[in-house]
Amino acid sequence: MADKEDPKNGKMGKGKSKVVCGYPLSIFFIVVNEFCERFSYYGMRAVLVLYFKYFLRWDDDLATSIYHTFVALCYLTPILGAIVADSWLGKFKTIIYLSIVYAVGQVAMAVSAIHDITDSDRDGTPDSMTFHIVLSMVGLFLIALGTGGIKPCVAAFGGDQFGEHQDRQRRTFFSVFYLCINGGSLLSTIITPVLRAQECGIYSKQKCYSLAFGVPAALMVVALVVFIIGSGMYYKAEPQGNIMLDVCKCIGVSLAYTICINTFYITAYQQWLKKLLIAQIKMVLKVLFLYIPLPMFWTLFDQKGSRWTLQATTMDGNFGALVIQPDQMQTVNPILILTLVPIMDSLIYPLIKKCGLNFTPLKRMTVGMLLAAIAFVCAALVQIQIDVSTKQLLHSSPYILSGQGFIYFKLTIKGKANSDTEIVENQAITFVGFTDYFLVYFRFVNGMKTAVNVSTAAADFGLIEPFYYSNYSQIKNGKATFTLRSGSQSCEYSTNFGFGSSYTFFIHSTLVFGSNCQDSVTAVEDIKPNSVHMALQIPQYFFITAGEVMFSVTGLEFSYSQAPSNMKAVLQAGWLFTVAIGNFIVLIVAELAKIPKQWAEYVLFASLLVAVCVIFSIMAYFYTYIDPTEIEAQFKKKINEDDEDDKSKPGKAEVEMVKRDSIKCHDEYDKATQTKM
Ligand SMILES: C[C@H](N)C(=O)N1CCC[C@H]1C(=O)O
Repeated sequence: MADKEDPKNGKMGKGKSKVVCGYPLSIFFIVVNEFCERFSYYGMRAVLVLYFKYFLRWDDDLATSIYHTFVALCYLTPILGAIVADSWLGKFKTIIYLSIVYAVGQVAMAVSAIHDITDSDRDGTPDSMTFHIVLSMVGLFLIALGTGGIKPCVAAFGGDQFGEHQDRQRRTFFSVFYLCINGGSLLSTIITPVLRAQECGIYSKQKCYSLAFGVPAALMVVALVVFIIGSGMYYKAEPQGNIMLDVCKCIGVSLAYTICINTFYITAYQQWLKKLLIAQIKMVLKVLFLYIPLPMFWTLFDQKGSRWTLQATTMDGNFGALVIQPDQMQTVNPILILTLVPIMDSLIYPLIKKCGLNFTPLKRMTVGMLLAAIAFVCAALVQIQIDVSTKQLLHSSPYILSGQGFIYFKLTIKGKANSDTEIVENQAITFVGFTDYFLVYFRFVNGMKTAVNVSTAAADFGLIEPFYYSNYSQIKNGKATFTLRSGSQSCEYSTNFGFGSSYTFFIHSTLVFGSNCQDSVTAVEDIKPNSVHMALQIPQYFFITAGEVMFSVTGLEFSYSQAPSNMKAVLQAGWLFTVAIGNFIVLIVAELAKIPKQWAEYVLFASLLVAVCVIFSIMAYFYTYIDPTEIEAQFKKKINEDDEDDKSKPGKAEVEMVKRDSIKCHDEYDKATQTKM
C-alpha cells in the first residue's frame, strides 16, 4: 500500500487512515483495542490465584505454580501468533481469529466459576470439582493462546501504521500503547477484586468469581468489536510467505554455500535476494542473542502477582477511609506506570540528553534491571519486619488465664488468624490459607455457673456450657458488638478486631446481666493483628515500576526498531518470550532452592538479577545499533538494478540448476561433516 502525505507536517503516513496531528487515526482503534484486551487479561489474572485457592481449593504452592505456568504460556504463544501472522494470515486476520479464541476462553472461565452448576446438594460448595477444574483449565489454555497469539501482532501492527519518516511518532505510539496497557490493567485490577468480593449464586450465595471473570470476558468482546470497526483504515502489510521456513532453509543453504561455494551458480539477482534474507536473519539473531539474560527481569517482576500478594495478606491494609485488599496492592504498579511514563518521556530522558549523556536503549534497560533488584531488597526488608512481628506474638501469648484462676489454657499458635485456620483438640491453630482477608477469629470461655448464649446482630454463635469454651468462629474485622444472654437477661460487649487477629474472651463469674458487661469480659489476644502496614510495600512497587518503564517500554520499541520489516512480529514474540522464560525461572528457582525464609528468597532473586545485569551490560556494550529500513533499502536498490537487467534474471533452467546444485552441495556438506565426526 502506498504511503500517504500527511497534510500537517508533510511527512508520510501509511494506509487509508486520516492523519490527525501527525498520527494516523487508525492507531486510535489499536490502542483502544489494547486497553480493552489488557483489562480483560489483567482483570482475570488479578483474581486467579484466589480462585485457585478458595474456589478450586488448591494449596498455596499449587496455586502459585499453576499461576506462573499460565503466565508463562501466555508469553510463549506469541511465537505461534507471530509465525501465523508474518507467514500466513497477516497480522490483521490473526488478531481477529485469535481474539475470538480468547473471548471463548474468558467465557469458559466465567462459567467454570459458577458453583451452582454442580452444587446439587445446594450447600454452597461445588460437588464435582473435576468439572470446574477441567473447564477452567480449558479456558486458561484458550486465553493463553489468544492473548499470547495476538500480543506481538497488535504491537507490530500499530508500528506498521507509521511511515518511514515517522520515527518520533512511532516512539510516542509505543509509550501511549504502554499507557493503555496499564490503564486497562489498573482499572481491571481495581474492579475485579471488588466484583469477586460480592456474593452471588442461584441456590446459595458465594464469592462472585463468575462475575469477576465475566466482566473481562465482555471487555474482550468489546476489544474485538473496536478492532473490527477500524478495519477500513488500517495499513495491512501482506504476509511474506513462510518466514520461518525461509529462515531455516536459508541457514541450511548458507552453511552449504559457505562450504562449497564453487559448486553454486547463482544469478546476481538471486544473490542479492539471498544476501538480503541473510542480513535480515543476522539482525534478528543479534537481537535474540542479546535477549538471553533478560528473562531474569521478568522472574522478579511477575512475583508481584504471587509472592508479593501473599506477603500483603500478612500486612495491615487499613488506609483510613480505605481498606485495601491484598490483591488490590498490585494496582500500585499501573498507577505508577501512568505517572512515570510521561515523567520519563518528557522530563527525565530529555534532561539526561541535555546533560550530554547518551542514554541509549540498552543502557536504559540495564538501569531498569538494577532498579528491579533494589525492589527485591526492599521486599526482603519488609519481610524481615513481618517475621519479627510474628515471632514476637508467638512468644508473647502461649498461655491464657481466665482471670479468675480456674481455667488454664495452653495455646499453640502456628499461623495468622486471617488464615483458613484449622482448630484441633489441643487448641492449636494451623495455617491453611486465608479465606477472606477481612475475617478474624474469636471464641468465648464461660466462667459462669450458668450457660451463656453469644450472638451479634448478624449471627448466633450458640450456647456455651458453664466452665466451658466455644469453638472458634469467624467475624469481619473492625468493631463488633456481642450480646451475652442467659435466659431472658442479657448485656452487650463491644470490641475491635484488627486484621489477622484472633481473640479469646473470658466471661467472668461475677458478670451481672442487665448492666453493662464491658468490665466483666477479659479479651486475650491469641494472635495479634497484622502490625506491618501495607504502605511499606510502596517502595518495592516504586522501584520495580521505575525499572519496568526503563526496561519494558524501551525493550518494546527496541524490538520493533531493530527488526527487519518481514520479522517485526517475530521479534516482538522473541521479546515476549523472555517474559515466559522469566515465569518458568520463578517455578524452577522457588522449587529447587526451597528456601525456608521468604526474605532470603527475595535476596537470592535480587542477587541473581544483579549478576545477570552485569552480563547483559557487557553484551550490550558490543551491540551495534542498526537501521533495518536503510539496510533493506540498499539491498532492494541493488535487487531492482539487477532485476532491470534481464540477462541476470534467473531463467527456469537456471533456477533448476541452483536447486540441483544446492542438493548436491548439501550432499557434499553431509559427507564432509560425517567424515569429520
Ligand atoms: C502491567 C505491566 N505494567 C505491563 O505493562 N506489562 C507486563 C508484561 C509486559 C507488559 C504488558 O504488555 O502487559
